[in-house]
Amino acid sequence: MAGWPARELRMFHIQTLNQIAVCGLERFPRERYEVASEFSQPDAILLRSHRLGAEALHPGLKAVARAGAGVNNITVPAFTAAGVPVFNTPGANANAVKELVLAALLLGSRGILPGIDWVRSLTALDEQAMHATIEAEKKRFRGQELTGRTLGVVGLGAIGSRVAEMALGLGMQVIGFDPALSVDAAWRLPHQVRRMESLPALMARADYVTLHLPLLESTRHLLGREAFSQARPGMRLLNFARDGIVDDAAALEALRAGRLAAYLTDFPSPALMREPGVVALPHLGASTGESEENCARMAADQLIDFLEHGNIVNAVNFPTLVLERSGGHRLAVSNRNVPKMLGQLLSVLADANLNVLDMLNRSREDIAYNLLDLETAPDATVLTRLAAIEGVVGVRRLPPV
Ligand SMILES: NC(=O)C1=CN([C@@H]2O[C@H](COP(=O)(O)OP(=O)(O)OC[C@H]3O[C@@H](n4cnc5c(N)ncnc54)[C@H](O)[C@@H]3O)[C@@H](O)[C@H]2O)C=CC1
Ligand SMILES: O=C(O)CCC(=O)C(=O)O
Repeated sequence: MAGWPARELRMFHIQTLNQIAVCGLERFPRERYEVASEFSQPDAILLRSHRLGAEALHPGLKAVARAGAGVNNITVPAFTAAGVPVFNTPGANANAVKELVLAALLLGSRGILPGIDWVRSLTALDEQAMHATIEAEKKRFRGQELTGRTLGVVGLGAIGSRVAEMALGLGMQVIGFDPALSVDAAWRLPHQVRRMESLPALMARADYVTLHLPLLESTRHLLGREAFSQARPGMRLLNFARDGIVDDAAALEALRAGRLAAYLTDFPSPALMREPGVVALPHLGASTGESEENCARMAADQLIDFLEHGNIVNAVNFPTLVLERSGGHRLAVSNRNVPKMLGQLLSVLADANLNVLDMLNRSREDIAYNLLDLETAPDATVLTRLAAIEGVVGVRRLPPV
């Protein structure tokens, strides 16, 4: 590591902002990483549902990783503008959510919760009286079966596709709506799932609707008055995606009008939590040991690969880019996605007589990212000249291999 500036050889500091499963934290080799919740200027931040905004930015921050799927707790555009990738762990908690959706389908179909409450209230009865009362009264808790009913899945990504597969296994008909379905997600989808061309088409056909899409500005209140007016009377709605996707006021109206028979949600709100027909859980979708461990491991591995090699997999704001290390000295440069950037970068390297052994450049929306493997080490002047190019938002010299 001769010639490598001491400042850049120091340990990487990883700041955790939520409780992260230990098996994930143990992925960071102790000789190169320190992990703690107290760093003020970390190299990377690892979090779950903690709200993270631009105040976390500082010149040394290189990455943010969400051990989970949703990133609506993070002000992603602020990090993008500063050249900081925000990673998530798609699929790592999908099975946990799928299993809770199964529970919600059953809770929304059978008199399980009111039945349990009622049985608990029968304290004054002896065994014979209890038996007689139960047999006389159980009709109050009669439900319906899932087999043969239609489940509408909104969002057919990692969770939606698993939920669809599970519902098919229960003998349900499955229809789905996803206007931005990726090719990979389409491959994962069971062929029996009928794709709907619009949300109204899905609402009009489904007995149960389950939401598995991100909260974005475009999906805020997607399930509002208009969507409920298109629903089959007596529909059951499951929201294990995010608060904000469902307009709670509209859901309340739909419940009271009988259009919605039940609303099962992972996101309680004061307006809805005591309403008959509402089953609200405290954001338990991903709360299993297995899921927390999967997410923590995946987030840690992605951070390590980025911090040590500059590779990007599963960033929500940067392109995917992986370049095998072929020895040499690696630079990672992020820039605004505008013309003539690559030429300017290469020209600085050429002026410094630096031979490029290998390189890769990818862009995504407003940002572009480059990995450049050089035959000899770039010095601090080269880094300064690259950083000074108009449009460059980040320059990093990576640790040697
Ligand atoms: N309750 C919980 O604890 C958890 C909740 N989640 C939530 O579930 C969401 C989905 O998670 P994954 O399936 O892992 O993500 P994913 O990225 O694999 O799938 C999301 C799908 O939603 C689709 N989509 C985007 N906009 C849409 C729209 N307007 N209408 C229909 N579909 C649309 C996308 O094209 C994508 O296929 C997360 O964003 C998160 O908010 C995820 C994990 C745990
Ligand atoms: O970390 C958690 O428990 C929340 C999981 C979640 O909501 C997500 O992954 O989007």
